[in-house]
Amino acid sequence: MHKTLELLPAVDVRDGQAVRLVHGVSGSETSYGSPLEAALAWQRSGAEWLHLVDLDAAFGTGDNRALVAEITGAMDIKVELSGGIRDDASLAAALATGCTRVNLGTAALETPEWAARAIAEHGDRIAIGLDVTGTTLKGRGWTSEGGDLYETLARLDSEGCARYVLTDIGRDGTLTGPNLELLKNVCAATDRPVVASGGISCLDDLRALSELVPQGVEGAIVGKALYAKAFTLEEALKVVSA
Ligand SMILES: O=C(O)c1ccccc1NCC(=O)[C@H](O)[C@H](O)COP(=O)(O)O
Repeated sequence: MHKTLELLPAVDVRDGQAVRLVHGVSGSETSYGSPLEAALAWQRSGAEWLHLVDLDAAFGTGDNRALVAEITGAMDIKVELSGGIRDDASLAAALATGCTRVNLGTAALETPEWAARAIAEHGDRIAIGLDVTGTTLKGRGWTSEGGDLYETLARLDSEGCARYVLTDIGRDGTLTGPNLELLKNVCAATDRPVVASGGISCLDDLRALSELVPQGVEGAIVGKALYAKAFTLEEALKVVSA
């Protein structure tokens, strides 16, 4: 069957509010009100996935764990949870929300044995977030350096990682378009599906990403473009299903 690009509208939560950051920098946020309302709006618009990020947990400035669990519980669609999932307790709490999968980021860089165990135990419910500047990985809410992208990818492949979520930090929240070259290079380096994140600005970006589906791009996370009303989710879903 012809595969189409999956769309994951994003709800990033900071201090109980839906926000978008620029380059993932703490303090650069624009607020968009209730995250539950935002998530329900994406669901009503036909989303099949929600990408839900606890930014406080990612930055180590607290957490929105109860709210994230409430939002996940209120969804009839698939939910991908991200942000600050770094140990047994945070992983158990995230999985217990009933989400479809979780993204591990920092943990895959700083505690690789723990991340490998999580992959072995939970398989497809674990994705690894590869957040990069150039080809250098970043952890801890994108503030610490975490090694070379391609070396880490090879290690995670060998550990059985099911999928990657790839973010070019330089594009994130900037509406400057996804980094297609980076996506192509990563897809060439792994046979696992890759979800593109960061920078999507227009429907043509989604058309360009759809062309990379045969190479391994499985989905696209869309944040700022939806909040800035560059296009509607309905329009986006129509483009990717064409
Ligand atoms: O996902 C994380 O864990 C994370 C940690 C620290 C800063 C940002 C983080 N995620 C941001 C996102 O997932 C965005 O929602 C996504 O990249 C959408 O970007 P854009 O379409 O450019 O707004």
